[in-house]
Amino acid sequence: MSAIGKLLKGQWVQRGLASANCRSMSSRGGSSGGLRVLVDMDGVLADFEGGFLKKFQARYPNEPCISLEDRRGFWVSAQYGQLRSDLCEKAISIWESKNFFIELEPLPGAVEAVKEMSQLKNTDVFICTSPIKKFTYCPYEKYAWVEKHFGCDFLEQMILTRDKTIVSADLLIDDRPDITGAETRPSWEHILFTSCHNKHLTPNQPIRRLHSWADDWRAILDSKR
Ligand SMILES: Cc1cn([C@H]2C[C@H](O)[C@@H](COP(=O)(O)O)O2)c(=O)[nH]c1=O
Ligand SMILES: [Mg+2]
Repeated sequence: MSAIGKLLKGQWVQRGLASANCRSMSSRGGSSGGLRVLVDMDGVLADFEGGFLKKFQARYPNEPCISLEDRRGFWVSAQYGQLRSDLCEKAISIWESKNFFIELEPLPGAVEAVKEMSQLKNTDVFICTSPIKKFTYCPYEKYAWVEKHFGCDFLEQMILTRDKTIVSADLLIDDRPDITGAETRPSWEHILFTSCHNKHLTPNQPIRRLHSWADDWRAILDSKR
């Protein structure tokens, strides 16, 4: 059976019922015409690195792993592949598995900060996230994660794209240091969200950082108004 067939027969029908209360008209949506902020999901709202390590150790208890302290570089798969070539595929198998994305814990203060941000006057907040190409679970679970932690109205604010450069905004808060794509001059200023994999990095270009959600994200927004 095709992947779409399985989805229609299985998880979408079953889980769709759980989201029945999300079918009605949303009170969100539209635009204030004010400051537009894109907030990344993995590594900014959801603890991808912590969730990955926990599940990798559980599934492969006899394999070596990389502590969060020793993480370097955005791609987990690349660093595991350098450790031993077959570990690259094993790493990928973790986030391709059912329930990986939905079970990620929110990063400290993330949900509270983004809820507060979205209540600010003249401020439009969108969650902008790149799904993996193996689409069986990831896109569905990203929506389910936002519904779980922010409520169904916030689903209006979701942008799933593998190219964030073509999305227009004032700010993009993202833990990936190199964000490239079809648009060579994106409209947003990239604010680098500090993560275990990028904290040692000195980027070639000057870039502002948000060190955590306890950091002064309000000042960064105000600097763009
Ligand atoms: C570390 C790592 C991540 N990915 C995937 C997982 C996510 O779907 C995206 C990252 O999305 P973001 O919007 O840039 O946060 O990339 C991967 O495929 N391989 C990796 O090593
Ligand atoms: Mg990210």
